[in-house]
Amino acid sequence: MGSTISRIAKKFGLLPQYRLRILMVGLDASGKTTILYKLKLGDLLKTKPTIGFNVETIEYRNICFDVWDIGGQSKIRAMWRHYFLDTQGIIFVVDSSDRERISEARNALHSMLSDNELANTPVLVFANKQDLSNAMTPTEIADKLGLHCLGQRPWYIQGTSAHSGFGLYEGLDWLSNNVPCKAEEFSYCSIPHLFSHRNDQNEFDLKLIEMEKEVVIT
Ligand SMILES: Nc1nc2c(ncn2[C@@H]2O[C@H](COP(=O)(O)OP(=O)(O)OP(=O)(O)O)[C@@H](O)[C@H]2O)c(=O)[nH]1
Ligand SMILES: [Mg+2]
Repeated sequence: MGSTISRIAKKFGLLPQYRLRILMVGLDASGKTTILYKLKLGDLLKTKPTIGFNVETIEYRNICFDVWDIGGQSKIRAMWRHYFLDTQGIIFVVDSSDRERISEARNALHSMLSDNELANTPVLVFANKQDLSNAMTPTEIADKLGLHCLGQRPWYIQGTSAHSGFGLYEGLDWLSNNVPCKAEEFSYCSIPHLFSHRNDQNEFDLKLIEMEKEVVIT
């Protein structure tokens, strides 16, 4: 039965789809919200400091990334841990031009990663604002953040510019290859949004069974 559904899904160009819960954090003004809406809308938005969070689903390849963008001001950082539960991947955003605050960024990163809830959670660092002439390189930032001390935890640093979009999808590619997907996060998805939620699985299976009656598979 399962393989028949797979064959019908394939015939109709339906892809297996996964959902991932991604937490995006970093110091204030590093560019998190700009990144979120560049990925979501393809546009550059005028942002205000985030007091609280923004959340958007970004569909890329066969994955729905539920991205939680949490404000980075120092008073809000104490709240980050309220979002750790069930987080499958972290995007840590750094302003590559801000040499004065790179050690503050390092402390924020290591303090967050010391939480048991995030043990072994893969970390993608966006070395953002690479379009600025005084930007540090990703290699320099990796050293200054102490990424080489992260042990077995999967990590990767990607140079990005939220303004141009440079590097953002390369980062999502890395996440999609390094965040383990669990069986229950798998569902068939035909038209984006229509069947992408786990609760719609039964409805979608029923539709596939109806299609199975009508279709002769070659
Ligand atoms: N030059 C340049 N500026 C950027 C880039 N990304 C973001 N910015 C600018 O940086 C400023 C802060 O961006 P936000 O996206 O609001 O930063 P944030 O990390 O969400 O900040 P908080 O919500 O306070 O945590 C804005 O003026 C953005 O236009 C980038 O890649 N290059
Ligand atoms: Mg913001």
